[in-house]
Amino acid sequence: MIECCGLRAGYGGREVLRGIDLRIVRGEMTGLLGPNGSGKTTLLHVLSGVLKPMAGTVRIAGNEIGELRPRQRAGMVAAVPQRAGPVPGMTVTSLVLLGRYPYLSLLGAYGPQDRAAAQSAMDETGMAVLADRQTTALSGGEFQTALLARALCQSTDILLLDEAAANLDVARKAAMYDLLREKNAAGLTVVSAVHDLNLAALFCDRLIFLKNGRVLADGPTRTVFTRERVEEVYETTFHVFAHPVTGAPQGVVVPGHGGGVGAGGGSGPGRG
Ligand SMILES: Nc1ncnc2c1ncn2[C@@H]1O[C@H](COP(=O)(O)OP(=O)(O)OP(=O)(O)O)[C@@H](O)[C@H]1O
Repeated sequence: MIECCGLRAGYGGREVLRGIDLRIVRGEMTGLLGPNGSGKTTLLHVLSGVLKPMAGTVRIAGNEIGELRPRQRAGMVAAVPQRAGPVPGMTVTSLVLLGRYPYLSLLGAYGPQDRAAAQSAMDETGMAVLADRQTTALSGGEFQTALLARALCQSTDILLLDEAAANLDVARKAAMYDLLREKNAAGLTVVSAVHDLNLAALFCDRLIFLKNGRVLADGPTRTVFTRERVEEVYETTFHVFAHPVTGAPQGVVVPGHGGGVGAGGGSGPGRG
């Protein structure tokens, strides 16, 4: 479904991703983890077609990503970005309807099917009560949820999320991931960049740890989430234990052993 081979990508000639080989099969729910600056967003940008690789290949459902037209790509991959601003004059409904872009006719008018998809996405995400609210008048968490509704409204087989739950309270985070799991069980392939290790371990079957623009570990959650591994990734001391209800690995940092702010696995010059 998603295949990267020898993927190198970056900005202005500076390489951030330094040779990524990945294969994500249909229906997987994958957490993308790693320190600040390790390349998670950059990888998602490449997978959504926003950023062109410097080298290597990226295939989506067997198609070389660079050969897909933007509308074709948008019909296959939806993304919830880490950074997006509310647009003045745009209601939640009009934001969510933007997800229908790949299906619009040349006239660009929304039809009943588009409106039904938007309504369904707003219902599922709990945004229906805010349907007529201006996006500029939403809280941070509400706006993030509206972006998820837009992505679901896009009706794609692949969903990429970049810290989509970062502004949500703990209960809404779990609710968002419950919904993603439901969608995943129905066939949606989900790749979610997330800083919350424990959230990722609770909801994702597979974890990919990036560090310095490379894959440091990749595998089933219960296999790769070990104390040694997370300490290596984040360069700080962890206590790892089993979730008392689900048995999923969970980790908490042990205070006083950090590497200092800005000392993560970034891919800046001189690192890696
Ligand atoms: N538009 C850009 N132009 C130049 N450099 C960039 C740009 N966006 C990101 N970078 C750099 O690329 C590197 C990887 O950034 P990226 O956003 O992919 O990391 P990340 O793992 O998503 O980080 P975070 O966890 O902080 O969101 C960083 O060194 C960052 O400074």
